[in-house]
Parts: sequence; structure tokens; C-alpha cells
Amino acid sequence: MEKKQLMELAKEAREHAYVPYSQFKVGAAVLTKDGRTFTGCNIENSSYPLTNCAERTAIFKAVSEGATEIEAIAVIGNTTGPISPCGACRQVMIEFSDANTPVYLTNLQGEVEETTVSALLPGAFTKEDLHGK
Ligand SMILES: O=c1ccn([C@H]2C[C@H](O)[C@@H](CO)O2)c(=O)[nH]1
Ligand SMILES: [Zn+2]
Repeated sequence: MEKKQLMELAKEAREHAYVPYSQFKVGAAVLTKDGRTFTGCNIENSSYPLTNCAERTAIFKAVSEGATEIEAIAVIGNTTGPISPCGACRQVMIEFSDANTPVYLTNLQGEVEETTVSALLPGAFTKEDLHGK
């Protein structure tokens, strides 16, 4: 699975976005270490804060199907530059990734920013911080 293919899956998933409030469609695709792919879109709600972002939809689909180790993530939106995931999604990405897991951020113009999960959320709180629990 290439970077380009993962971004294409994210683009297709974007078409399923349920966005009656923002009209801002986002798509995501996750490649997991077992070779499977999972896609997601943003899903809004009339109770606005209940909205689920595309990234978390894709990750939660993977985890709920038994795939908890992410190999790569792609995200796409109709943004000026490459899309920037929200803080909640960055934290959820870290839970199921390695520090160097690649994240491909893109937009409809085809601009791509290739980054990593740890670069997106430096100093994140992780399960390693749960000592003394
Ligand atoms: O990376 C992002 C940024 C925003 N959104 C969604 C949340 C909401 O439905 C809409 C506007 O913020 O876009 C995502 O799904 N992913
Ligand atoms: Zn988010």
C-alpha cells in the first residue's frame, strides 16, 4: 500500500462525510500493521460537540475490528494548505501509533505534508506516563 493509494482511499471516504452543519467534508484512511486499511469521514450531530472527526472514525473502526497498530495515516479536506488534524485526533493517533508513524496530510489540490504522529503532538501524554496508577 503506497502513500498515494492511502490518500486516494481517504479522498473516497470523504464523500461519505455527514456534514449538514459545517459543510466541511473530511476523509481519512488508516493502514494497520496487519496490512488492512480502514477509512473514515467526519460525522456531525445537531448537538455540535458530539461530532466525530474523520481521523477518529477511521481509527475507531480499525480498533473495533482488532487492528490496534497503525502503520500510516492519510487525511484530506478542502483546505488552503494540507489539512491540520485537531488536538483530539492527534491524541488518539498517538495511542495506536509509534512516534515515527507517518501521517500524510493533504487537500483537494494535491498538496501533501508528510509528518509524524509525534511531530503533530510533542510532549503528548501516553500510556507510559501512567505510572503509579
Ligand atoms: O482534521 C479534521 C478537521 C476537521 N474535521 C471536521 C470536524 C467538523 O465536522 C468539521 C469542521 O471542523 O471538520 C475533521 O473531521 N478532521
Ligand atoms: Zn479531529
